[in-house]
Amino acid sequence: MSKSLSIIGCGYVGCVTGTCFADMGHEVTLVDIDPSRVYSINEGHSPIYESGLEDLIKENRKRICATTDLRTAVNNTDITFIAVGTPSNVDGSINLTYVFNACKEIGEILREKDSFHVIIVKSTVFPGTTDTQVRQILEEHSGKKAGIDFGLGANPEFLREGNAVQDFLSPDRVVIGADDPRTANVIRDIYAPLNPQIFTTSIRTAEIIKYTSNAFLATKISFANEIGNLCKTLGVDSKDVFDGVGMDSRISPAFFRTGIGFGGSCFPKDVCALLSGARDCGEKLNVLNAVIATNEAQPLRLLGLLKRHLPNLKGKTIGILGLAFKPDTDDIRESRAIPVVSSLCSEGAEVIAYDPAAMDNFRHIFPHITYTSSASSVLEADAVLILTEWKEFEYLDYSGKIVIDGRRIEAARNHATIYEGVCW
Ligand SMILES: NC(=O)C1=CN([C@@H]2O[C@H](COP(=O)(O)OP(=O)(O)OC[C@H]3O[C@@H](n4cnc5c(N)ncnc54)[C@H](O)[C@@H]3O)[C@@H](O)[C@H]2O)C=CC1
Ligand SMILES: O=C(O)[C@H]1O[C@H](OP(=O)(O)OP(=O)(O)OC[C@H]2O[C@@H](n3ccc(=O)[nH]c3=O)[C@H](O)[C@@H]2O)[C@H](O)[C@@H](O)[C@@H]1O
Repeated sequence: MSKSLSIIGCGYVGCVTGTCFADMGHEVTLVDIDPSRVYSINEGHSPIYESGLEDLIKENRKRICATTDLRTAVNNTDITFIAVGTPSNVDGSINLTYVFNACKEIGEILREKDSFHVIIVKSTVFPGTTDTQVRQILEEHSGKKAGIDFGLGANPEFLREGNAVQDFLSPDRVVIGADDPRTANVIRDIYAPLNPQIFTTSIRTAEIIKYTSNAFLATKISFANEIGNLCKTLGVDSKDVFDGVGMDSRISPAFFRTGIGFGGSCFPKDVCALLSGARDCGEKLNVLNAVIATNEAQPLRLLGLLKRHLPNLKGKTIGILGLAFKPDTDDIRESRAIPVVSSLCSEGAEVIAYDPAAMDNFRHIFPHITYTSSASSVLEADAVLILTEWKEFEYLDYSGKIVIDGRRIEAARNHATIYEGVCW
C-alpha cells in the first residue's frame, strides 16, 4: 500500500532513497536546507551525479516534491527518514550535528501533531546513537514517548555511489532496526513492493550491522593490498592470486581488487568513527587500526614506483588519469588522488590532470595544477599515473609512454613502454 514519506537530506542517500520510494509507488517529500538541491529536484534534475537518477526523478515527478520547509513536510507525511550527513570530526569521531539538528526540529513539530508518526534514522550513526541521544532529543522536544506516541527505528543504507539506483531497488537485504513491532511493520510495508530479504532486529544491532559491513569490506581491500604488495615484490600478479582465492565460496571474489586503496565518503569515515567510538567504550580494534594504516600508505607506493623511472620529479610533468574516488562518480571525498597529487606538488612536479566528471570538484582543493579536457593530452606528460579506473582509459594509446598504474588498466598494462602496476 502506498505511504506518505518525508526524507530529510537530498544528498546521495536521501535523493536516491526518495526517488526509489516514489518509483515504488509512495508519495515522497524531499527536504533539504540547501535551496539549490530543492530547486533542482523540483525542476526534474538530479542534484547529484548518479547514473539513472535523473531519469527516475523525471518518471516519478508526480509523486516527488522537494522543499526547504521541514514543518510542512513532516505534517503532511506519516513517516520521516533522516538521511543527513554524518561526517568525521578532525579526531576521526563522528559528527552528529546534522542528525541532532534535524531531530530537534522534528521533535518540535511532533509536539503539535496528533497522529502516530514514525522517524527512521537512515544516516550511518554509531551503535547506540538512535536509542539514546536521538530518542532523548525527540522526546525532549516533542514532550512525547518513543514507541508509544511516535515510532523510532533505524534502517541503514548499503547502496554504492555510481550504482546507487540499482543497489537500492535490488538490495541483498533490507536491515530494519526497531524496538517496537508497530515501527518494524511500518518499515517492512514501505519496502514490500521490492519483496526483499528482510532482517529485522533491534535499533542498536541494525546500526552496528552497517558499520561492520563497511569495516569488513575496507578490511578485505587493505588485506588484499598488503598481499598485493608482497606479490609485487615476489614478481607475482595479485589479480591471479585473488582470482584463485575468490573462487572459494566461503571467501567470494568481491572487494579483492588490489590497487591504491579505498576512498570515498564512507569507508574511511566509518572505519575511523568505529575506531573512535570503540575507544570511548574501552575497546581497541587492532585489525581496523591496521586497515587504515595500510590504506594511508598504499597510494604513496605509486610514487615510489614512479621514482624508479624518474628519480627527480622537480620540473617533470606528471599526468594524472582519474581524480574521483572511483569511476562513475564526480565525488572526490577521500579520493586516493588527493595524497598522490599533494606529494607530487610538494616534490616540485608539474601536474596535468584529467577526469571525466570530477575535475570541478578537485579544482576546489587543487586550484593550481593544470586540468585538461581530454585524456589523451595527459599522455603527453613525462610519465602518467592512473588513479581511477574509468572505462574510457581502456581506449587510450599508451604506446611509448611511462605508466604507473594504481587501478589496473589493461590497455596500459599491454601497451605502455615502461609499465608498473602497484600490486602486479
Ligand atoms: N554516500 C553514500 O554512498 C552512502 C552514505 N551513507 C550514509 O548516509 C548519510 C548521508 O550521506 P550522503 O547522502 O552521502 O550525504 P550528503 O552530504 O551527500 O547529503 C546530506 C544532505 O543533507 C542536507 N542536510 C543537512 N542537514 C539538514 C537538515 N537539518 N535538514 C535538511 N537537510 C539537511 C545537506 O544539505 C545535504 O544535502 C551519511 O550518514 C552516510 O554515511 C550510507 C550509505 C551510502
Ligand atoms: O556506506 C557507504 O557509503 C557505502 O560505502 C561503500 O560504497 P562506495 O563508497 O560508494 O563505493 P565502493 O564501490 O564500495 O568503493 C569504495 C572504495 O573502495 C575501493 N575499492 C573497492 C573495491 C575493491 O575491490 N577495491 C577497492 O580498492 C574503490 O576504488 C573506492 O575507492 C559500500 O560498498 C556501500 O555498501 C556502502 O553503502
